[in-house]
Amino acid sequence: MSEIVGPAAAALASLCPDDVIFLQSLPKAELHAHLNGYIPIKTILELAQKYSPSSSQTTEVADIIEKLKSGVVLNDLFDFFSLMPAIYTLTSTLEAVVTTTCAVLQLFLNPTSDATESPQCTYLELRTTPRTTTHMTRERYLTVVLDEVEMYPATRATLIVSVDRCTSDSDLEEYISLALEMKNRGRRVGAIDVCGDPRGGDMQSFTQHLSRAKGASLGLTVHIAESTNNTTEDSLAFLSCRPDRLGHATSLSDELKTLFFEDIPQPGTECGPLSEFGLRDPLHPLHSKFQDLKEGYFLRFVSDSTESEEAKVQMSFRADAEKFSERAAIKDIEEMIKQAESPNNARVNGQYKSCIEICLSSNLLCKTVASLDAHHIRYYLKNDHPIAICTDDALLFRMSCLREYFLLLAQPPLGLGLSRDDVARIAQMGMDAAFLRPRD
Ligand SMILES: CNc1ncnc2c1ncn2[C@@H]1O[C@H](COP(=O)(O)O)[C@@H](O)[C@H]1O
Repeated sequence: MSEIVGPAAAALASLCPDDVIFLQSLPKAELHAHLNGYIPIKTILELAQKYSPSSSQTTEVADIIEKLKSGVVLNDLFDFFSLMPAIYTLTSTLEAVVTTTCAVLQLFLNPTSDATESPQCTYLELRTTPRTTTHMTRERYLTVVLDEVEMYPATRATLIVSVDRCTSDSDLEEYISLALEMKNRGRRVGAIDVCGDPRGGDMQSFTQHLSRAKGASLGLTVHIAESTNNTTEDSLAFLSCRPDRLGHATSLSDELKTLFFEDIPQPGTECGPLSEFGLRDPLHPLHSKFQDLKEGYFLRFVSDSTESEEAKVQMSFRADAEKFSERAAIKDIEEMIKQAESPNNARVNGQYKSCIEICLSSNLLCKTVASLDAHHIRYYLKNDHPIAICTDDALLFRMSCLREYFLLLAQPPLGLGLSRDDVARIAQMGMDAAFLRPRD
């Protein structure tokens, strides 16, 4: 296995050999792995040697390969996306797709060649976007990837079809039709994923297509709130489709977590209308959202007012501003709840427990989370919400399933300091959240 770097290296150094043996022995599921983010560097170098580039692409590809060899340092999540085009340049033929898929599957599912380490994981859900190039159609791409996946038994590997957030309406329709067609032909397609740069696309327009996929019994997982660039509307659009799993959910607001995942009394039921629902109470789960909105409306009321500066400090003016801002804030929250509670939306009997795909190292290295201590995994553990520990893009983050588990067991600040029982329970949650895996 490659040299161990990043947060897991320090975590490993703090563990005893017995801990490592314990972690190795746990059945683990890898549910969030992007094919082209996982190609072993050795395979990339082999592809680069065979590659006969046009001169305009040579420098770019050579630069990226240098970065990959020496270990990429990302300033933020968006640095990550700039690396993908070079990788795609190297994997634009069917032959390269077969080579890379085979290498990635082996990396996860085979024991190391010297047999010193057991397979990284028991079960893998590999995800990829069927690409069309001058050498292949999307259907050919998907077929050859599935051929490789299906070399392993169904208890070990499944494919997820990823679609990028920037995909056009007609392409999205094509991806979903293709995935369904393959599934109906008995091919091992488990689900649809939505991924890509969080700044791109309009997810409202995706919902009808995603609901079609779900309605036709494909699983659904989405990269949701991966960065602070994702808005509440963006997350609500996804949540309205009731994804089975949520990728990252890094910046999912406390309000949405409360609305979707926690048991709170419904407006208009036990507690009466929302205005008397206790939003002024600091203990109310939506209190801080209410306060923020109110403050914003108050400032806007004051700055928009044509009254003189003298009048603006009068009690009667302040009282009007207060009343206006409170009403406006309540209206916004009512709207939020209405969306969350619409028949099309996610709550099931007051609870929606969609498994969260947690990518600890990816979040730390892409700097979407400041530290393990601040990681949202703590919220989900505290609330007994299902999670799966995943790796995301190991080529860049130099991670493996096992290394992510080091971070669970190591003591703070190097890790989360969880007990062995908790770590075993988390590993089982991952296995339970698989889309297609038949029971052994
Ligand atoms: C850092 N975390 C991430 N967040 C969001 N989208 C990601 C991603 N890592 C990869 N992708 C997205 O997955 C697709 C790659 O599929 P392949 O394997 O090329 O088939 C691309 O759309 C890429 O942007």
